[in-house]
Amino acid sequence: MAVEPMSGTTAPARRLLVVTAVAAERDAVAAGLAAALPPDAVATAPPLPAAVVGAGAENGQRPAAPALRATVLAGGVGPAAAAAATAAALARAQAAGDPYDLVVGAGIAGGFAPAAPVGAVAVASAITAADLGAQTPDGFVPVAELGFGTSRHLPPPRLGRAVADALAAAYGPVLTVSTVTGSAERAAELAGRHPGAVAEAMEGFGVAEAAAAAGVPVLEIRTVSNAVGPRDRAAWRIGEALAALTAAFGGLPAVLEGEAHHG
Ligand SMILES: O=C(O)c1cccc(C(=O)CC[C@H]2O[C@@H](n3cnc4c(=O)[nH]cnc43)[C@H](O)[C@@H]2O)c1
Repeated sequence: MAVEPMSGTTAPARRLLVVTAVAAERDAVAAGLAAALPPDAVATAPPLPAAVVGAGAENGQRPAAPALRATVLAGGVGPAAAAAATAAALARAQAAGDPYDLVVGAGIAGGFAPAAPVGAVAVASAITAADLGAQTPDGFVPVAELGFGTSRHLPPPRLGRAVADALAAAYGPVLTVSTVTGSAERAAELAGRHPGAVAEAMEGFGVAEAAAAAGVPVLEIRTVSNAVGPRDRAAWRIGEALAALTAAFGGLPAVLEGEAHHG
């Protein structure tokens, strides 16, 4: 696998950190990776039974990317928890002399219509903090325009596009919010402010901030459990989104390996 690091050069990536919010997402991601990688190539935090994480090769499937090792971490809900968990995991691995070279934020999400319906996969072309800033009489001003830091991280474009293409995913900005959208008006406001946005979730920007601080490239891969819009808990399809997450991560190692051959 090769990724385009922030310097613009190409480097081999062999160690993958996937950060989800909750255990159900972590387990769905780990199941997908385990189906595509050799036994012992996938670890989870906190640990899962080996029977779950090592399932793929025992089922007779051919390992797609034997050089790749992945850790899947449930870091908590929201950008602050995600940033803290990601930073700690990156620092631990660095201190152990076995650093990660690609971070992926992952989980379920709200999808913007019509690009990302329920069950769809969304891959971020940009990871955007959509509610980090100031509300002024003239409207919302992002933190970057206020002169503080950034409100957007850009995944390596070639790798992000390749992952999106291989997973038949919607490709566009994925928004990070601290408050879940619950009205058509708010959905329209976000869509207007972020043209091409495909999904909304609560952790991506935190994961990306930690990855950027460590100098590690980042992707965000989401599967859609609900539409961004009026609050309707009955319409959530969490099981469908988790199944899609497993399928997406089952396909990811082959994409990363394919990129290596082009790197
Ligand atoms: O109570 C509600 O109306 C409600 C609506 C959507 C999501 C929530 C959550 O508490 C889920 C948080 C969890 O799931 C991700 N997620 C899933 N769908 C969305 C969404 O539409 N907007 C933002 N986040 C979403 C999120 O990343 C969290 O990990 C409650």
